[in-house]
Amino acid sequence: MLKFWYKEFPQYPPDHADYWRVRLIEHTLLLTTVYFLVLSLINLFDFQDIKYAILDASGFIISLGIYAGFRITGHVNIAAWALTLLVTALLLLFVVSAGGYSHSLYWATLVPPIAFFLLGPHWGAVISAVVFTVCVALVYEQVQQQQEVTFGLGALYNVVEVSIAHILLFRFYEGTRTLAYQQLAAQNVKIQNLAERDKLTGLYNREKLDLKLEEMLSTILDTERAVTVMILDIDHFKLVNDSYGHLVGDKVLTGLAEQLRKKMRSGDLLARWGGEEFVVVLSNTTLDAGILQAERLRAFVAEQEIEGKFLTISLGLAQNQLGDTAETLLDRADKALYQAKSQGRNRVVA
Ligand SMILES: Nc1nc2c(ncn2[C@@H]2O[C@H](COP(=O)(O)OP(=O)(O)OP(=O)(O)O)[C@@H](O)[C@H]2O)c(=O)[nH]1
Repeated sequence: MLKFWYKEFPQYPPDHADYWRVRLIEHTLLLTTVYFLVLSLINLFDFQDIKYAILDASGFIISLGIYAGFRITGHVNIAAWALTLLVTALLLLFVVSAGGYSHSLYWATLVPPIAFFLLGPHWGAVISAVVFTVCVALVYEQVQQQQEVTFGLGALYNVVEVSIAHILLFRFYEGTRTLAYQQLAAQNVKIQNLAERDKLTGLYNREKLDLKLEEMLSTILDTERAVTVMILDIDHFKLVNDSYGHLVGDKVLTGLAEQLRKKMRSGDLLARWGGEEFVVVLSNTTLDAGILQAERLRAFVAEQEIEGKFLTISLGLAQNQLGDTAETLLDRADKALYQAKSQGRNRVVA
């Protein structure tokens, strides 16, 4: 039943500005429809009050009408206005005809949440101010009349019914707010990943690597703390693409990225620098220690079967010097890589 009531509108996908307002309209309409029906039955059978029973029955019918119209047209603004005006008009009618007695004024407190949630801060404030002005006028009249007030069962019903409506409204509103926030947070993570991760391997991309390396270098004020970068490049990778196709080439790149990830220490950075080139930033590592690690990595990769193939890699290393930027450091490592390639590949040059 609830699933049927909450219709998904393709024109309002989850990232649409009105997605949650649509939910709010459907929810409030469900609330008003059920409420007006129940109230008209209570007034008819419990209080035998035809006048209020008819008032609530018309609220029930109009709520259903707005809901049907909204389902067919999907027009958010019209539905939000129609619903707010319906609730406001009927509540005012009830409060005024009850003269503000028997805690009927309590019903007016339902107007602000509905008007603010559905119409926003401007119209929410205007409509609430109108309704509360009427309430103040009614109380003023009561004060003038100085009548003795007696409370019947109706007063109790008024307080209980309004309290339940408030809990249901705010419970739903807080639920949508939390969901909307979670949705936004998930989208932010997605966007951040798109901005800083390589799509194929999931490793940091070149831009993120530059930023991180720059950050790392800027915190090193003397050369005591060493940072060594290595650029590694798959040997004859073009042959893989040419012989087995680009898709297999992609799988090899992903497979190699996976193997490299396994070998990283915490604090090291791993990024895809370009086509078949990867960069590893070794924090707190001198060039000599870096060469040892690079040799281990080279031997390790040569032993791995990736997509049914054995590959070799060439590595170029450089250690930071005073005044280095990410660009100058990577440039020295790249030159070393070039030498490793020209000296026959499958080797480490620093
Ligand atoms: N499958 C795949 N191939 C890529 C990607 N990016 C770059 N390449 C390929 O990587 C290959 C790089 O070729 P080269 O620069 O000649 O290098 P190489 O064949 O590895 O030779 P050396 O580096 O000199 O040993 C080219 O065939 C590119 O098309 C990618 O994302 N996926």
